Amino acid sequence: MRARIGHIRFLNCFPVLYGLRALDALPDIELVQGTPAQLNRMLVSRELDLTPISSIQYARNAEDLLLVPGISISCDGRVMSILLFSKLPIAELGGKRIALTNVSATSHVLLRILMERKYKLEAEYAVTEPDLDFMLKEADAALLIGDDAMHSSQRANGELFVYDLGEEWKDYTGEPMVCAVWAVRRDFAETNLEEATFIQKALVSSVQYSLNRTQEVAQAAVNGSSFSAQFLEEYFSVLKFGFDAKLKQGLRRYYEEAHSIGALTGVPSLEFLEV
Ligand SMILES: C=C(O[C@@H]1C=C(C(=O)O)C=C[C@H]1O)C(=O)O
Repeated sequence: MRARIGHIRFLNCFPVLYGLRALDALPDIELVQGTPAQLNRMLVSRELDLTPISSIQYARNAEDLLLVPGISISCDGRVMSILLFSKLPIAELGGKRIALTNVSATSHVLLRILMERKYKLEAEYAVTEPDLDFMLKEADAALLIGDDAMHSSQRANGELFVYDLGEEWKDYTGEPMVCAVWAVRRDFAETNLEEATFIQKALVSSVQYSLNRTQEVAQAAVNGSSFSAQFLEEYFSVLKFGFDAKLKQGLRRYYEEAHSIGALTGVPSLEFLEV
């Protein structure tokens, strides 16, 4: 069977795509591009077999999924693209309205963890289109991720309080944050182990290829984006694309915190595709 593979339509996944193309590592495979929220839904509804998804989505469906080893989208401190834009200092957001981008899942829970556990605040949350001006018409703060967050941060300069949730998480827990994981459906992996293993190796070697030449990759990513090569190179070096023991520990901590605020019914064990 030919795997149906997803791809996040954000700059954070550009290094994966760049490497795949340069190495022709998955010949003849067309990637299904989408936002994290779209890919989250498509993997669970069996429209995809293997795709990057929000890390919280693995926890919610761990009985049907396996993690793909060696690859994630993570940060250890600053992430640059998971940002809370607020009219007030975060410590004054108790009881206020916060708009959440509808393309995300991990960051919704991350923000609630920080609000409830770090700042001891309850707020009112509403999921909306990721448009900063629209969001701030109705709300006191807005959570954006990915390219939307980076575009808005270039504009919001000085007018709003801007919080980087990778930094906030590191400050609260001391841990890195795993924002997205690649997951494969267990039923697909059982019957197509060889293909799943081949894809895993292609993904990992493609990321490695790009990390060995971040300047070149940033230059290529400038095309069609409104960011400078320098900004993108910084972004690609802030993001962590591996999945080592420290990141696994950070992910477990995130799931425990999510469970403690009632965003997960249990803490799943991290089960990986065996390659
Ligand atoms: C760092 C990021 O990682 C991601 C955040 C996700 C989420 O919040 O659900 C999902 C996939 C990744 O795109 C980002 O998008 O800015």
